[in-house]
Amino acid sequence: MIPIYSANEIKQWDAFSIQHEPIASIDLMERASQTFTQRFVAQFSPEQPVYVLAGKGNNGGDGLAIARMLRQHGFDVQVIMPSVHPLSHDCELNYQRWLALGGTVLQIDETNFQFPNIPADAILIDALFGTGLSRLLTGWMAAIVAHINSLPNTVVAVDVPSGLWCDGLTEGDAVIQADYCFTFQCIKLAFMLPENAGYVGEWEVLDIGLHPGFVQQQPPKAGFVTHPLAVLQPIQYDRFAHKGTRGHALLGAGSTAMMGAAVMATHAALRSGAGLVTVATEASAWPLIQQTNPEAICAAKGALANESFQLQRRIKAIGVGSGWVADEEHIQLLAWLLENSSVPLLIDATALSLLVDMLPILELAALRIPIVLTPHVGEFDRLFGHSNNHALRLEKAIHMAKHYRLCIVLKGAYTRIVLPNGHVYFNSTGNHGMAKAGSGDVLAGLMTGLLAQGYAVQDAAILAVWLHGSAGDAAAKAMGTEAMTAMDIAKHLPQAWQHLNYTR
Ligand SMILES: NC(=O)C1=CN([C@@H]2O[C@H](COP(=O)(O)OP(=O)(O)OC[C@H]3O[C@@H](n4cnc5c(N)ncnc54)[C@H](OP(=O)(O)O)[C@@H]3O)[C@@H](O)[C@H]2O)[C@@H](O)CC1
Ligand SMILES: [K+]
Repeated sequence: MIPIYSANEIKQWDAFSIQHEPIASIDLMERASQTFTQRFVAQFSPEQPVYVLAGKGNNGGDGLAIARMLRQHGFDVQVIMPSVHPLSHDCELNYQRWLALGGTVLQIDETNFQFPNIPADAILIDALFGTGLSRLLTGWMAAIVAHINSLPNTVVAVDVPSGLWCDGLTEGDAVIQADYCFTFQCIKLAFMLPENAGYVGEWEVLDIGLHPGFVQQQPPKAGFVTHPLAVLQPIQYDRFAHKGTRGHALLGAGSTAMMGAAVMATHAALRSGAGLVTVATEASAWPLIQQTNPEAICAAKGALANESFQLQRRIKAIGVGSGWVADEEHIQLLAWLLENSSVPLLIDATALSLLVDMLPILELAALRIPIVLTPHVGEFDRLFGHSNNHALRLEKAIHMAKHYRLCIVLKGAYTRIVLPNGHVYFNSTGNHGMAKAGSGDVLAGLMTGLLAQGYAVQDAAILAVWLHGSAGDAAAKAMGTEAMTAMDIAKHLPQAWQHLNYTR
Protein backbone atom coordinates (compact mmCIF):
# COMPACT_ATOMS: atom_id res chain seq x y z
CA MET A 1 0.00 0.00 0.00
CA ILE A 2 1.26 3.45 -0.85
CA PRO A 3 0.51 5.94 1.92
CA ILE A 4 -1.38 9.15 1.26
CA TYR A 5 -0.13 11.91 3.54
CA SER A 6 -0.97 15.61 3.74
CA ALA A 7 1.63 18.23 2.79
CA ASN A 8 2.21 18.88 6.46
CA GLU A 9 2.73 15.18 7.24
CA ILE A 10 5.16 14.90 4.30
CA LYS A 11 7.19 17.71 5.84
CA GLN A 12 7.26 15.73 9.10
CA TRP A 13 8.36 12.57 7.25
CA ASP A 14 11.12 14.59 5.59
CA ALA A 15 12.34 15.86 8.99
CA PHE A 16 11.99 12.37 10.52
CA SER A 17 14.21 10.89 7.79
CA ILE A 18 16.82 13.63 8.16
CA GLN A 19 16.95 12.93 11.90
CA HIS A 20 16.71 9.13 11.97
CA GLU A 21 18.56 7.94 8.87
CA PRO A 22 20.37 10.29 9.49
CA ILE A 23 20.95 12.25 6.30
CA ALA A 24 21.66 15.89 5.53
CA SER A 25 18.71 17.59 3.85
CA ILE A 26 20.87 18.54 0.85
CA ASP A 27 21.79 14.86 0.42
CA LEU A 28 18.14 13.87 0.62
CA MET A 29 17.42 16.42 -2.10
CA GLU A 30 20.25 14.95 -4.14
CA ARG A 31 18.78 11.45 -3.75
CA ALA A 32 15.28 12.62 -4.70
CA SER A 33 16.67 14.41 -7.74
CA GLN A 34 18.70 11.39 -8.78
CA THR A 35 15.59 9.20 -8.57
CA PHE A 36 13.65 11.69 -10.67
CA THR A 37 16.49 11.90 -13.18
CA GLN A 38 16.69 8.11 -13.54
CA ARG A 39 12.97 7.96 -14.21
CA PHE A 40 13.18 10.86 -16.65
CA VAL A 41 16.04 9.43 -18.72
CA ALA A 42 14.20 6.09 -18.93
CA GLN A 43 11.44 7.83 -20.85
CA PHE A 44 12.90 10.83 -22.67
CA SER A 45 15.79 11.07 -25.08
CA PRO A 46 18.65 13.61 -25.01
CA GLU A 47 17.61 14.57 -28.57
CA GLN A 48 14.94 16.77 -27.04
CA PRO A 49 16.01 20.01 -25.35
CA VAL A 50 14.95 20.39 -21.71
CA TYR A 51 13.82 23.57 -19.96
CA VAL A 52 13.67 23.49 -16.18
CA LEU A 53 11.43 26.05 -14.53
CA ALA A 54 12.74 26.36 -10.97
CA GLY A 55 11.22 28.22 -8.02
CA LYS A 56 12.83 29.56 -4.86
CA GLY A 57 11.94 26.70 -2.49
CA ASN A 58 13.11 23.11 -2.26
CA ASN A 59 11.04 22.10 -5.27
CA GLY A 60 13.16 24.59 -7.21
CA GLY A 61 16.24 23.09 -5.53
CA ASP A 62 15.24 19.71 -6.93
CA GLY A 63 14.78 21.34 -10.34
CA LEU A 64 18.30 22.78 -10.28
CA ALA A 65 19.81 19.45 -9.18
CA ILE A 66 17.86 17.64 -11.91
CA ALA A 67 19.12 20.19 -14.47
CA ARG A 68 22.70 19.41 -13.41
CA MET A 69 22.16 15.65 -13.53
CA LEU A 70 20.41 15.74 -16.90
CA ARG A 71 23.26 17.78 -18.33
CA GLN A 72 25.62 15.08 -17.06
CA HIS A 73 23.42 12.58 -18.96
CA GLY A 74 24.01 14.53 -22.16
CA PHE A 75 20.77 16.53 -22.24
CA ASP A 76 20.78 20.12 -23.48
CA VAL A 77 19.30 21.88 -20.42
CA GLN A 78 18.23 25.48 -19.87
CA VAL A 79 17.07 26.80 -16.49
CA ILE A 80 14.46 29.51 -16.07
CA MET A 81 13.89 31.10 -12.68
CA PRO A 82 11.56 33.87 -11.58
CA SER A 83 13.80 36.40 -9.86
CA VAL A 84 12.48 35.92 -6.33
CA HIS A 85 14.73 35.91 -3.30
CA PRO A 86 15.92 34.60 -1.00
CA LEU A 87 16.24 31.03 -2.22
CA SER A 88 15.82 28.25 0.36
CA HIS A 89 19.13 26.99 1.77
CA ASP A 90 19.23 23.82 -0.36
CA CYS A 91 17.91 25.62 -3.43
CA GLU A 92 20.76 28.14 -3.10
CA LEU A 93 23.31 25.31 -2.82
CA ASN A 94 21.99 23.65 -5.97
CA TYR A 95 21.89 27.02 -7.73
CA GLN A 96 25.61 27.39 -6.98
CA ARG A 97 26.31 23.82 -8.11
CA TRP A 98 24.51 24.50 -11.37
CA LEU A 99 26.53 27.69 -11.97
CA ALA A 100 29.74 25.82 -11.06
CA LEU A 101 28.95 23.35 -13.84
CA GLY A 102 28.82 26.27 -16.30
CA GLY A 103 25.04 26.40 -16.33
CA THR A 104 23.22 29.66 -16.89
CA VAL A 105 19.89 30.87 -15.60
CA LEU A 106 17.33 32.86 -17.56
CA GLN A 107 15.77 35.17 -14.98
CA ILE A 108 12.18 36.29 -15.38
CA ASP A 109 11.32 39.61 -13.87
CA GLU A 110 8.03 40.67 -12.36
CA THR A 111 8.18 44.16 -13.83
CA ASN A 112 9.60 43.19 -17.19
CA PHE A 113 7.73 39.92 -17.65
CA GLN A 114 9.20 38.22 -20.70
CA PHE A 115 9.23 34.52 -21.19
CA PRO A 116 11.94 33.06 -23.42
CA ASN A 117 10.91 31.30 -26.62
CA ILE A 118 10.81 27.58 -26.04
CA PRO A 119 11.06 25.25 -29.03
CA ALA A 120 7.93 23.13 -29.47
CA ASP A 121 9.83 19.85 -29.12
CA ALA A 122 11.40 20.84 -25.81
CA ILE A 123 10.37 19.14 -22.59
CA LEU A 124 9.50 21.42 -19.73
CA ILE A 125 10.30 20.32 -16.20
CA ASP A 126 8.05 22.06 -13.73
CA ALA A 127 9.89 22.67 -10.44
CA LEU A 128 8.32 26.00 -9.54
CA PHE A 129 6.36 24.97 -6.44
CA GLY A 130 5.94 21.67 -4.65
CA THR A 131 4.34 20.64 -1.39
CA GLY A 132 5.31 23.96 0.22
CA LEU A 133 2.54 25.89 -1.53
CA SER A 134 0.97 28.01 1.18
CA ARG A 135 -1.62 29.97 -0.82
CA LEU A 136 -3.10 30.17 -4.29
CA LEU A 137 -0.83 31.42 -7.04
CA THR A 138 -1.72 34.97 -8.07
CA GLY A 139 -0.21 37.88 -10.02
CA TRP A 140 2.84 37.16 -12.12
CA MET A 141 3.25 33.62 -10.71
CA ALA A 142 -0.22 32.82 -12.02
CA ALA A 143 0.77 34.52 -15.31
CA ILE A 144 3.82 32.24 -15.61
CA VAL A 145 1.58 29.21 -15.06
CA ALA A 146 -0.95 30.44 -17.64
CA HIS A 147 1.87 30.97 -20.13
CA ILE A 148 3.25 27.44 -19.59
CA ASN A 149 -0.24 26.02 -19.98
CA SER A 150 -0.64 27.83 -23.30
CA LEU A 151 2.49 26.14 -24.73
CA PRO A 152 2.31 22.90 -26.73
CA ASN A 153 5.28 21.37 -24.89
CA THR A 154 5.27 18.18 -22.85
CA VAL A 155 5.39 19.13 -19.17
CA VAL A 156 6.84 16.87 -16.49
CA ALA A 157 6.13 17.97 -12.93
CA VAL A 158 8.57 17.41 -10.09
CA ASP A 159 6.64 16.03 -7.11
CA VAL A 160 3.39 17.95 -7.85
CA PRO A 161 2.20 20.26 -10.62
CA SER A 162 2.99 23.77 -9.41
CA GLY A 163 0.04 25.56 -7.86
CA LEU A 164 -1.79 22.33 -6.98
CA TRP A 165 -3.11 22.14 -3.44
CA CYS A 166 -1.94 18.66 -2.38
CA ASP A 167 -4.60 17.99 0.21
CA GLY A 168 -7.73 18.57 -1.86
CA LEU A 169 -9.09 20.81 -4.56
CA THR A 170 -7.41 24.02 -5.72
CA GLU A 171 -9.63 27.04 -6.24
CA GLY A 172 -9.17 28.76 -9.59
CA ASP A 173 -6.99 27.46 -12.38
CA ALA A 174 -3.50 28.77 -11.62
CA VAL A 175 -2.07 25.25 -11.70
CA ILE A 176 0.39 23.73 -14.15
CA GLN A 177 -1.28 21.22 -16.47
CA ALA A 178 1.35 18.50 -16.40
CA ASP A 179 1.46 15.57 -18.78
CA TYR A 180 3.45 13.54 -16.30
CA CYS A 181 4.01 13.92 -12.61
CA PHE A 182 6.77 11.98 -10.89
CA THR A 183 5.95 12.35 -7.25
CA PHE A 184 8.08 11.61 -4.21
CA GLN A 185 7.47 8.69 -1.86
CA CYS A 186 3.73 9.01 -1.28
CA ILE A 187 0.57 9.89 -3.14
CA LYS A 188 -1.07 13.24 -2.60
CA LEU A 189 -4.83 13.20 -1.98
CA ALA A 190 -5.28 15.69 -4.84
CA PHE A 191 -4.25 12.97 -7.31
CA MET A 192 -7.29 10.89 -6.35
CA LEU A 193 -9.80 13.60 -7.26
CA PRO A 194 -11.28 13.55 -10.79
CA GLU A 195 -11.27 17.35 -10.89
CA ASN A 196 -7.46 17.33 -10.82
CA ALA A 197 -6.91 14.81 -13.63
CA GLY A 198 -6.09 17.60 -16.11
CA TYR A 199 -3.35 18.98 -13.84
CA VAL A 200 -1.70 15.79 -12.65
CA GLY A 201 -1.63 13.87 -15.93
CA GLU A 202 -0.04 10.44 -15.68
CA TRP A 203 1.43 10.19 -12.22
CA GLU A 204 3.95 7.81 -10.76
CA VAL A 205 5.37 7.48 -7.27
CA LEU A 206 9.16 7.45 -6.92
CA ASP A 207 10.69 5.84 -3.85
CA ILE A 208 13.26 8.33 -2.56
CA GLY A 209 14.02 6.25 0.53
CA LEU A 210 12.31 8.29 3.24
CA HIS A 211 12.63 6.50 6.59
CA PRO A 212 10.01 3.70 6.94
CA GLY A 213 9.89 4.22 10.71
CA PHE A 214 7.69 7.26 10.15
CA VAL A 215 4.88 5.15 8.66
CA GLN A 216 4.93 2.88 11.72
CA GLN A 217 4.98 5.80 14.10
CA GLN A 218 2.29 7.75 12.29
CA PRO A 219 0.21 5.37 10.15
CA PRO A 220 -1.54 7.18 7.31
CA LYS A 221 -5.29 7.73 7.44
CA ALA A 222 -5.49 7.00 3.72
CA GLY A 223 -3.69 4.68 1.35
CA PHE A 224 -3.61 3.43 -2.22
CA VAL A 225 -4.03 -0.33 -2.45
CA THR A 226 -1.63 -1.61 -5.08
CA HIS A 227 -1.91 -5.16 -3.82
CA PRO A 228 -4.36 -6.46 -1.19
CA LEU A 229 -1.88 -9.00 0.18
CA ALA A 230 0.05 -6.07 1.62
CA VAL A 231 -2.93 -5.22 3.82
CA LEU A 232 -4.76 -8.52 4.42
CA GLN A 233 -4.33 -12.27 4.50
CA PRO A 234 -6.63 -14.33 2.29
CA ILE A 235 -8.58 -17.08 4.05
CA GLN A 236 -6.79 -20.41 3.70
CA TYR A 237 -8.77 -23.63 3.46
CA ASP A 238 -7.39 -27.01 4.44
CA ARG A 239 -7.99 -30.28 2.64
CA PHE A 240 -10.97 -31.09 4.87
CA ALA A 241 -12.88 -27.98 3.82
CA HIS A 242 -16.30 -28.63 2.32
CA LYS A 243 -19.01 -26.48 0.86
CA GLY A 244 -20.55 -26.01 4.30
CA THR A 245 -17.35 -24.59 5.75
CA ARG A 246 -16.61 -22.25 2.84
CA GLY A 247 -19.56 -20.01 3.66
CA HIS A 248 -23.09 -19.68 2.34
CA ALA A 249 -24.00 -16.37 0.66
CA LEU A 250 -27.60 -15.25 0.25
CA LEU A 251 -28.31 -12.74 -2.51
CA GLY A 252 -31.54 -10.79 -2.83
CA ALA A 253 -31.37 -9.62 -6.44
CA GLY A 254 -33.29 -9.17 -9.67
CA SER A 255 -36.80 -8.21 -10.74
CA THR A 256 -38.75 -8.93 -13.92
CA ALA A 257 -37.08 -6.29 -16.08
CA MET A 258 -33.65 -6.54 -14.41
CA MET A 259 -33.06 -10.22 -13.86
CA GLY A 260 -29.63 -9.93 -15.48
CA ALA A 261 -28.46 -8.21 -12.28
CA ALA A 262 -29.25 -11.38 -10.34
CA VAL A 263 -27.48 -13.49 -12.97
CA MET A 264 -24.32 -11.39 -12.79
CA ALA A 265 -24.27 -11.01 -8.99
CA THR A 266 -24.74 -14.76 -8.65
CA HIS A 267 -21.98 -15.51 -11.14
CA ALA A 268 -19.55 -13.29 -9.24
CA ALA A 269 -20.56 -14.73 -5.87
CA LEU A 270 -19.92 -18.22 -7.24
CA ARG A 271 -16.43 -17.11 -8.27
CA SER A 272 -15.66 -15.57 -4.86
CA GLY A 273 -14.65 -18.85 -3.25
CA ALA A 274 -17.87 -19.21 -1.25
CA GLY A 275 -19.12 -22.79 -0.82
CA LEU A 276 -22.80 -22.11 -1.47
CA VAL A 277 -24.72 -19.31 -3.14
CA THR A 278 -28.48 -18.96 -2.80
CA VAL A 279 -30.41 -16.38 -4.80
CA ALA A 280 -33.72 -15.17 -3.44
CA THR A 281 -35.68 -13.91 -6.41
CA GLU A 282 -38.94 -14.23 -8.33
CA ALA A 283 -39.84 -17.86 -9.00
CA SER A 284 -40.44 -17.09 -12.69
CA ALA A 285 -36.70 -16.36 -13.03
CA TRP A 286 -35.42 -19.57 -11.43
CA PRO A 287 -34.98 -21.36 -14.78
CA LEU A 288 -32.90 -18.45 -16.06
CA ILE A 289 -30.73 -18.39 -12.95
CA GLN A 290 -30.20 -22.12 -13.10
CA GLN A 291 -29.39 -22.16 -16.80
CA THR A 292 -26.82 -19.37 -16.42
CA ASN A 293 -25.49 -20.42 -13.01
CA PRO A 294 -26.17 -24.13 -12.49
CA GLU A 295 -24.19 -24.15 -9.22
CA ALA A 296 -26.56 -21.68 -7.55
CA ILE A 297 -29.61 -22.47 -5.43
CA CYS A 298 -32.84 -20.54 -5.96
CA ALA A 299 -35.20 -19.48 -3.19
CA ALA A 300 -38.32 -17.37 -2.83
CA LYS A 301 -37.82 -13.71 -2.08
CA GLY A 302 -39.37 -14.31 1.31
CA ALA A 303 -36.19 -16.20 2.30
CA LEU A 304 -34.64 -12.78 2.90
CA ALA A 305 -37.04 -12.21 5.78
CA ASN A 306 -37.16 -15.76 7.07
CA GLU A 307 -35.01 -16.33 10.11
CA SER A 308 -35.46 -20.10 10.31
CA PHE A 309 -34.55 -20.45 6.61
CA GLN A 310 -31.37 -18.47 7.17
CA LEU A 311 -30.42 -20.37 10.33
CA GLN A 312 -31.17 -23.74 8.82
CA ARG A 313 -29.15 -22.99 5.67
CA ARG A 314 -26.35 -21.46 7.74
CA ILE A 315 -26.39 -18.22 5.77
CA LYS A 316 -23.21 -16.28 6.60
CA ALA A 317 -23.77 -13.01 4.71
CA ILE A 318 -26.57 -11.35 2.79
CA GLY A 319 -26.29 -8.96 -0.16
CA VAL A 320 -29.36 -7.13 -1.44
CA GLY A 321 -30.49 -4.55 -3.95
CA SER A 322 -28.98 -5.43 -7.35
CA GLY A 323 -31.78 -5.30 -9.93
CA TRP A 324 -34.47 -4.54 -7.37
CA VAL A 325 -37.32 -2.12 -7.97
CA ALA A 326 -38.37 0.43 -5.36
CA ASP A 327 -41.67 -1.06 -4.18
CA GLU A 328 -43.35 -1.93 -0.92
CA GLU A 329 -42.24 -5.57 -1.00
CA HIS A 330 -38.55 -4.61 -1.18
CA ILE A 331 -38.97 -1.91 1.46
CA GLN A 332 -40.35 -4.57 3.80
CA LEU A 333 -37.55 -7.01 3.02
CA LEU A 334 -34.83 -4.42 3.63
CA ALA A 335 -36.48 -3.22 6.84
CA TRP A 336 -36.70 -6.79 8.10
CA LEU A 337 -33.03 -7.37 7.38
CA LEU A 338 -31.99 -4.17 9.13
CA GLU A 339 -34.07 -5.04 12.16
CA ASN A 340 -33.35 -8.77 12.36
CA SER A 341 -30.35 -9.96 10.38
CA SER A 342 -27.61 -11.45 12.48
CA VAL A 343 -25.06 -11.74 9.64
CA PRO A 344 -23.08 -9.09 7.71
CA LEU A 345 -25.24 -7.17 5.26
CA LEU A 346 -24.29 -5.62 1.94
CA ILE A 347 -26.66 -2.98 0.54
CA ASP A 348 -26.40 -2.10 -3.14
CA ALA A 349 -28.22 -0.32 -5.97
CA THR A 350 -31.99 0.12 -5.47
CA ALA A 351 -31.74 -0.95 -1.84
CA LEU A 352 -29.58 2.15 -1.31
CA SER A 353 -32.39 4.36 -2.59
CA LEU A 354 -34.79 2.62 -0.19
CA LEU A 355 -32.42 3.37 2.69
CA VAL A 356 -33.12 7.10 2.43
CA ASP A 357 -36.18 6.63 4.65
CA MET A 358 -34.56 4.07 6.92
CA LEU A 359 -31.51 5.86 8.29
CA PRO A 360 -32.59 5.53 11.95
CA ILE A 361 -32.92 1.73 11.66
CA LEU A 362 -29.70 1.57 9.66
CA GLU A 363 -27.97 3.27 12.57
CA LEU A 364 -29.34 0.73 15.04
CA ALA A 365 -28.55 -2.19 12.74
CA ALA A 366 -24.92 -1.10 12.45
CA LEU A 367 -24.59 -1.46 16.22
CA ARG A 368 -25.48 -5.13 15.80
CA ILE A 369 -23.94 -6.32 12.52
CA PRO A 370 -21.29 -5.18 10.03
CA ILE A 371 -22.88 -3.26 7.16
CA VAL A 372 -21.37 -2.26 3.85
CA LEU A 373 -22.95 0.16 1.38
CA THR A 374 -21.76 0.08 -2.24
CA PRO A 375 -23.05 3.28 -3.87
CA HIS A 376 -21.83 4.97 -7.02
CA VAL A 377 -21.69 8.74 -6.83
CA GLY A 378 -25.35 9.25 -7.83
CA GLU A 379 -26.58 6.73 -5.25
CA PHE A 380 -24.36 8.23 -2.57
CA ASP A 381 -25.72 11.72 -3.24
CA ARG A 382 -29.32 10.50 -3.23
CA LEU A 383 -28.71 8.88 0.14
CA PHE A 384 -26.65 11.51 1.92
CA GLY A 385 -27.33 14.70 -0.07
CA HIS A 386 -25.62 16.38 -2.99
CA SER A 387 -21.95 17.40 -2.81
CA ASN A 388 -20.57 20.04 -5.16
CA ASN A 389 -17.31 18.24 -5.78
CA HIS A 390 -15.48 14.99 -5.12
CA ALA A 391 -13.43 16.39 -2.23
CA LEU A 392 -16.57 17.40 -0.33
CA ARG A 393 -18.21 14.08 -1.21
CA LEU A 394 -15.25 12.18 0.21
CA GLU A 395 -15.39 14.27 3.40
CA LYS A 396 -19.08 13.46 3.66
CA ALA A 397 -18.45 9.75 3.11
CA ILE A 398 -15.88 9.80 5.93
CA HIS A 399 -18.34 11.62 8.18
CA MET A 400 -21.21 9.22 7.38
CA ALA A 401 -19.06 6.09 7.73
CA LYS A 402 -17.97 7.26 11.18
CA HIS A 403 -21.41 8.46 12.25
CA TYR A 404 -23.30 5.33 11.18
CA ARG A 405 -20.36 2.91 11.78
CA LEU A 406 -20.52 1.68 8.18
CA CYS A 407 -18.13 0.64 5.49
CA ILE A 408 -18.93 2.79 2.46
CA VAL A 409 -17.56 1.69 -0.89
CA LEU A 410 -17.88 4.76 -3.08
CA LYS A 411 -17.50 3.42 -6.60
CA GLY A 412 -15.72 5.09 -9.52
CA ALA A 413 -12.13 5.51 -10.69
CA TYR A 414 -9.94 4.81 -7.64
CA THR A 415 -12.97 3.39 -5.78
CA ARG A 416 -12.87 4.71 -2.23
CA ILE A 417 -13.35 2.27 0.65
CA VAL A 418 -14.26 4.33 3.69
CA LEU A 419 -14.12 2.52 7.01
CA PRO A 420 -16.10 3.16 10.19
CA ASN A 421 -12.96 4.71 11.75
CA GLY A 422 -12.78 7.24 8.89
CA HIS A 423 -9.74 5.71 7.20
CA VAL A 424 -9.86 5.54 3.41
CA TYR A 425 -8.41 3.02 0.99
CA PHE A 426 -8.27 3.95 -2.69
CA ASN A 427 -8.26 1.10 -5.18
CA SER A 428 -5.63 0.88 -7.89
CA THR A 429 -7.13 -1.57 -10.38
CA GLY A 430 -9.77 -1.15 -13.09
CA ASN A 431 -10.44 0.87 -16.23
CA HIS A 432 -13.14 2.90 -17.94
CA GLY A 433 -14.39 -0.18 -19.82
CA MET A 434 -15.97 -1.21 -16.51
CA ALA A 435 -18.17 1.89 -16.39
CA LYS A 436 -21.15 -0.05 -17.74
CA ALA A 437 -24.46 -1.40 -16.49
CA GLY A 438 -24.08 -4.50 -14.37
CA SER A 439 -20.55 -3.79 -13.18
CA GLY A 440 -21.86 -2.93 -9.71
CA ASP A 441 -23.93 -6.11 -9.54
CA VAL A 442 -20.77 -8.13 -10.12
CA LEU A 443 -19.00 -6.29 -7.30
CA ALA A 444 -21.95 -6.77 -4.94
CA GLY A 445 -22.10 -10.51 -5.61
CA LEU A 446 -18.36 -10.92 -5.23
CA MET A 447 -18.19 -8.97 -1.97
CA THR A 448 -21.15 -10.85 -0.47
CA GLY A 449 -19.39 -14.11 -1.32
CA LEU A 450 -16.25 -12.92 0.51
CA LEU A 451 -18.26 -11.79 3.53
CA ALA A 452 -19.92 -15.23 3.64
CA GLN A 453 -16.50 -16.83 3.91
CA GLY A 454 -15.76 -14.84 7.03
CA TYR A 455 -13.69 -11.97 5.70
CA ALA A 456 -14.00 -8.90 7.93
CA VAL A 457 -15.93 -6.12 6.19
CA GLN A 458 -12.79 -4.05 5.63
CA ASP A 459 -10.94 -6.99 4.07
CA ALA A 460 -13.93 -8.12 2.00
CA ALA A 461 -14.33 -4.61 0.62
CA ILE A 462 -10.64 -4.10 -0.18
CA LEU A 463 -10.28 -7.54 -1.73
CA ALA A 464 -13.54 -7.45 -3.71
CA VAL A 465 -12.86 -4.00 -5.16
CA TRP A 466 -9.31 -4.95 -6.13
CA LEU A 467 -10.33 -8.30 -7.67
CA HIS A 468 -13.23 -6.65 -9.51
CA GLY A 469 -10.88 -4.05 -11.01
CA SER A 470 -8.27 -6.66 -11.81
CA ALA A 471 -10.90 -8.84 -13.54
CA GLY A 472 -11.95 -5.72 -15.45
CA ASP A 473 -8.34 -5.19 -16.51
CA ALA A 474 -8.10 -8.80 -17.68
CA ALA A 475 -11.38 -8.44 -19.60
CA ALA A 476 -10.14 -5.20 -21.19
CA LYS A 477 -6.92 -6.92 -22.24
CA ALA A 478 -8.83 -9.79 -23.81
CA MET A 479 -11.69 -7.88 -25.40
CA GLY A 480 -11.00 -4.15 -25.29
CA THR A 481 -12.64 -1.50 -23.16
CA GLU A 482 -15.43 -0.88 -25.69
CA ALA A 483 -16.68 -4.42 -26.20
CA MET A 484 -16.27 -5.82 -22.71
CA THR A 485 -19.43 -6.12 -20.64
CA ALA A 486 -20.12 -6.49 -16.94
CA MET A 487 -20.57 -10.25 -17.36
CA ASP A 488 -17.08 -10.34 -18.88
CA ILE A 489 -15.77 -8.87 -15.62
CA ALA A 490 -17.36 -11.75 -13.68
CA LYS A 491 -15.98 -14.25 -16.19
CA HIS A 492 -12.46 -12.88 -15.73
CA LEU A 493 -12.47 -13.28 -11.96
CA PRO A 494 -10.31 -16.44 -12.27
CA GLN A 495 -7.54 -14.34 -13.84
CA ALA A 496 -7.91 -11.78 -11.06
CA TRP A 497 -7.50 -14.47 -8.38
CA GLN A 498 -4.45 -15.78 -10.19
CA HIS A 499 -3.04 -12.28 -10.37
CA LEU A 500 -3.66 -11.90 -6.64
CA ASN A 501 -2.05 -15.16 -5.71
CA TYR A 502 0.95 -15.09 -8.02
CA THR A 503 2.00 -11.45 -7.84
CA ARG A 504 2.73 -9.09 -5.06
N1 LIG B 1 9.26 15.54 1.12
C1 LIG B 1 10.55 15.27 1.07
O1 LIG B 1 11.00 14.51 1.84
C2 LIG B 1 11.41 15.92 0.09
C3 LIG B 1 10.97 17.03 -0.60
N2 LIG B 1 11.70 17.63 -1.52
C4 LIG B 1 11.17 18.75 -2.29
O2 LIG B 1 10.80 19.81 -1.44
C5 LIG B 1 9.57 20.35 -1.92
C6 LIG B 1 8.93 21.17 -0.88
O3 LIG B 1 9.79 22.24 -0.67
P1 LIG B 1 9.38 23.54 0.10
O4 LIG B 1 8.74 23.17 1.38
O5 LIG B 1 10.57 24.39 0.17
O6 LIG B 1 8.24 24.16 -0.77
P2 LIG B 1 8.17 24.68 -2.30
O7 LIG B 1 6.89 24.17 -2.79
O8 LIG B 1 9.39 24.41 -3.06
O9 LIG B 1 8.07 26.26 -2.20
C7 LIG B 1 7.91 26.94 -1.04
C8 LIG B 1 8.26 28.39 -1.32
O10 LIG B 1 7.24 28.93 -2.11
C9 LIG B 1 6.69 30.05 -1.46
N3 LIG B 1 5.27 30.05 -1.73
C10 LIG B 1 4.33 29.18 -1.33
N4 LIG B 1 3.15 29.46 -1.87
C11 LIG B 1 3.34 30.53 -2.68
C12 LIG B 1 2.49 31.29 -3.52
N5 LIG B 1 1.18 31.00 -3.65
N6 LIG B 1 3.01 32.31 -4.19
C13 LIG B 1 4.31 32.62 -4.06
N7 LIG B 1 5.16 31.95 -3.27
C14 LIG B 1 4.68 30.91 -2.59
C15 LIG B 1 7.01 29.86 -0.02
O11 LIG B 1 7.08 31.12 0.56
P3 LIG B 1 6.21 31.54 1.82
O12 LIG B 1 5.01 30.62 1.94
O13 LIG B 1 7.11 31.39 2.96
O14 LIG B 1 5.81 32.92 1.53
C16 LIG B 1 8.34 29.18 -0.08
O15 LIG B 1 9.36 30.12 -0.23
C17 LIG B 1 8.82 19.14 -2.35
O16 LIG B 1 7.74 19.41 -3.20
C18 LIG B 1 9.92 18.37 -3.05
O17 LIG B 1 10.04 18.82 -4.39
C19 LIG B 1 12.96 17.02 -1.92
O18 LIG B 1 13.89 18.00 -2.19
C20 LIG B 1 13.62 16.19 -0.85
C21 LIG B 1 12.74 15.31 -0.12
K1 LIG C 1 6.40 21.27 -9.26
